[in-house]
Amino acid sequence: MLTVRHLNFNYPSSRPVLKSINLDFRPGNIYGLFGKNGEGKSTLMKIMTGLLFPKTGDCTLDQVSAKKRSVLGLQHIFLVPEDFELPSLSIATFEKTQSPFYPEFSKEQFYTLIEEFKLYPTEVISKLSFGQKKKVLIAFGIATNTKVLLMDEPTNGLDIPSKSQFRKVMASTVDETKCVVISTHQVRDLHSLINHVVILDNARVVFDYALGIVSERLWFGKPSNSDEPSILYSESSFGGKAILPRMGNNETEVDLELLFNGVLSEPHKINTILKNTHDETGV
Ligand SMILES: Nc1ncnc2c1ncn2[C@@H]1O[C@H](COP(=O)(O)OP(=O)(O)OP(=O)(O)O)[C@@H](O)[C@H]1O
Repeated sequence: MLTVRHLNFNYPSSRPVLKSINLDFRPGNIYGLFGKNGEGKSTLMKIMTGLLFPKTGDCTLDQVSAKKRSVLGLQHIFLVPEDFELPSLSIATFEKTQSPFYPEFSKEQFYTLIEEFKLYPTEVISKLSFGQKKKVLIAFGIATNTKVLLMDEPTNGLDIPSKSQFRKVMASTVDETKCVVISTHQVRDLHSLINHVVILDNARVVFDYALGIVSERLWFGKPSNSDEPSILYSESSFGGKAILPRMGNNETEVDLELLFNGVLSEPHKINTILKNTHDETGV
């Protein structure tokens, strides 16, 4: 569906931000896009939506290049950016003026979400708080029903009840025809939603696996003394928790924070274990 091939990018007179990026985003999945500050997550999302142009390589959605910025491509992808400016219009006028661009837009879904987020169609967007504006944009993004929905730090600015509301709403929106890519540092907020992890580091993709493969092949927990030799990564700040090859052990829940730190610290060790499964299963 959404494909990134041989993508290289840098801002004018800056170091390379993205190097040789190859990724495939498939329908029916919610991808978590992770990386330290400044690793290029927002930049990648902007390239996917044609807001920035790669130096070389391309991003295509169902064979339509993002570089073309054609209606044919853009009407099927929506980005909820981290920072945004919204016009000084009422929520209802915003919906009326923006929605015709998206052929699958559901008015009913939009207003149901607006109500769930405790907002009113007559409210003027510029007078809302940052978190409330974000809710308008999230509701609009979901209601576009585009094939690809990109969200950059969607839970930033949301209060605690709204974060769980967001998880609930997202879980019920994704179906087999759509894919969602969420870039976030708030791993705990979105842990239960994500089913595939992509990690960027030093301008490259250093990890790209479905969580199903991760939990099949890796074990997360407190190791016993006899486990010591096989530890792939451990951290005292996680109460001595470690990542080990799963072997015959029971399946454990993937600790995304530990996985992220483990991949940045021991990318080769962790990828080698996962790559073997990948090759064996042909996934
Ligand atoms: N308009 C710009 N001009 C020049 N450099 C930029 C511009 N926008 C971003 N950068 C640089 O590009 C790099 C990647 O930025 P980007 O915002 O994509 O990172 P990020 O992974 O989304 O970061 P964060 O997690 O902090 O949001 C950073 O080094 C940043 O300083």
